Amino acid sequence: MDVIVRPTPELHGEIGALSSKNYTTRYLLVAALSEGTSTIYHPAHSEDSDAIRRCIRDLGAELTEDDEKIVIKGFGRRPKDVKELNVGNAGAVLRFLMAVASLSPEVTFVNTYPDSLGKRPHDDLIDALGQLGVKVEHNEGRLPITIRGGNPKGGRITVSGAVSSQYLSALLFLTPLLEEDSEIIVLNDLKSKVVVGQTLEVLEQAGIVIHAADDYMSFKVPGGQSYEAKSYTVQGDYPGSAAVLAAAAVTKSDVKIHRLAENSRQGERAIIDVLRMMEAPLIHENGTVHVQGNGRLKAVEFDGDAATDAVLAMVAAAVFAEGTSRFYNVENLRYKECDRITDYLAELSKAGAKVEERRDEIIVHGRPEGVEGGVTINAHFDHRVIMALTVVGLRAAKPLLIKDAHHVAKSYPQYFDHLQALGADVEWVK
Ligand SMILES: O=C(O)C1=C[C@@H](OP(=O)(O)O)[C@@H](O)[C@H](O)C1
Ligand SMILES: C=C(OP(=O)(O)O)C(=O)O
Repeated sequence: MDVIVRPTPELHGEIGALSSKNYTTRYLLVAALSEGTSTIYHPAHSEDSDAIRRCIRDLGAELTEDDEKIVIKGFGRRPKDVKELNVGNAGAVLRFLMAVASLSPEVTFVNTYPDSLGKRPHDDLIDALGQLGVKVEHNEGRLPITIRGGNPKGGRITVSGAVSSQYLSALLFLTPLLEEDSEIIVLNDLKSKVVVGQTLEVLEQAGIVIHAADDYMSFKVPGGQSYEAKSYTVQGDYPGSAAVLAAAAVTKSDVKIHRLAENSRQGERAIIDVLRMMEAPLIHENGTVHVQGNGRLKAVEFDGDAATDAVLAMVAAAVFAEGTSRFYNVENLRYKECDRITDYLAELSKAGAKVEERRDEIIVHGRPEGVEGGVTINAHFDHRVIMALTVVGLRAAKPLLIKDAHHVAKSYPQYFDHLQALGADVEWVK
C-alpha cells in the first residue's frame, strides 16, 4: 500500500499519543520472564509489539488481552522448547530474545525481512553470548541465527556498545536469571545510552537488582534472581509522536498531543527541546504538548544519539528552517531498518531538500521557501523514513507518493489516521 501526501498548509486538533514501543517490549518481556501473572495496561499495538506477543506465547507465556490491558502468565527461567521464532522486522525483540533463547536447548530465529532486519548486524551480541558458553550459528552475524543455549551460568562478559545498546540490554535481561553473579563490561562506546536507562527502570520495577556504574559502562548483576509479577502502565511514545510534532511545527497549526509525560526517560522527549530551540511556539504541561506553529523555524545543532528514534523527524523539520542544521553523533542510524543516513537523505534530496551526509552526521541546509516534491519516495522498509517524508510532503509544492507506506505499522499503524484527524491531506492508494 502506498500513500499520497498532498500539500497541507494547516493542521488543527487533538490526539492521544500512541503507546510506547520500547516500554511495551520491555514490560511484555519482564512479564514473560516472571513465573506469576502480570498485567500491562495500554500496551502498544503494532507489528513490533505483535512480534513480541507472538514470540513469548511460542516460548510458553499465556496471554489474555482486552481493549485496555494484557494479562500475562510468564514462563520464568524455563521457556518452552520451541524450534523457531519469527520476530518480523523488530530489532529490539530479536536481540532481547536471542539472550532469552540461551535458556533453551535450540532456537532458530528466521529471516522474514531479508532487506531490512536481515541486513542488520548482531555480531557483538553473538560474541557476548559466546562468552557465556552459548553456541550461536549465524550468517556472518546476521539472520538466520540459531542459538544453542542450555545452561549458561554467568560470569564476566564484555560487550561492545558501539553499534547498538540493545546487545547490552539483552544481557541485562538475561543475567539476573543465571545461577552465578555476572559482571558486564561495555567495550568501546555505548550508543543510545538513554535507552539503557529505560531497561534499568523496567528491571527495577520488576524487582531485579542491578548495580550500574554511573556511566553505564559496567554492571554487577547478582545471579539467582527472579522476576516479580507486577502491574505496569505503558506511557505515551515520544519517537512516533515526534513526527506528528514536527508536522505541526512545519505548518500553521494548533495541535495538542496528550499522554506525553514531562518526566519520561525516553530520550526522544528531546523533540520538545529541539523544536523550542528551533523557535516553534510550543507548551508542554500536564502531559500535553501544544504546538501553535507558524511554519517559521530556525536551524539547530543537536547530538542525535540522545534521541536516536526522533532524529529523522527533527531533520524533516530542519528541512524548512532558516539556516544550516547539524545532527551529529548519529552513525548508528546506519544500522537500523535501513541506512537512515544514506537512504533517508537520498529520499529527502529527491523531494527537493538540500542535505549532506558525513559518516556520523546529517547536515541540512534549510529551505524556508519549501521544497518541490512531486516525486515517488522509496520507504526502504522503514517506518521512521515514512513518517519523516510525510512531514516533508505536507510542505512540498507538489504531492509525494510514498511507496509501501504500510511499513509504518512497524511502530505506528494509526499514524496516517492521526494526521488525517488533524486535517492532513494524506490518502492510501493501492
Ligand atoms: O532498546 C530498545 O528498545 C531500542 C534501542 C534503540 O536502538 P539502538 O540501541 O540500536 O540505537 C532504538 O533505536 C530502538 O528503536 C529501540
Ligand atoms: C530502530 C528501531 O527499532 P528496532 O531496532 O527495535 O527494530 C526503531 O523503532 O526506530
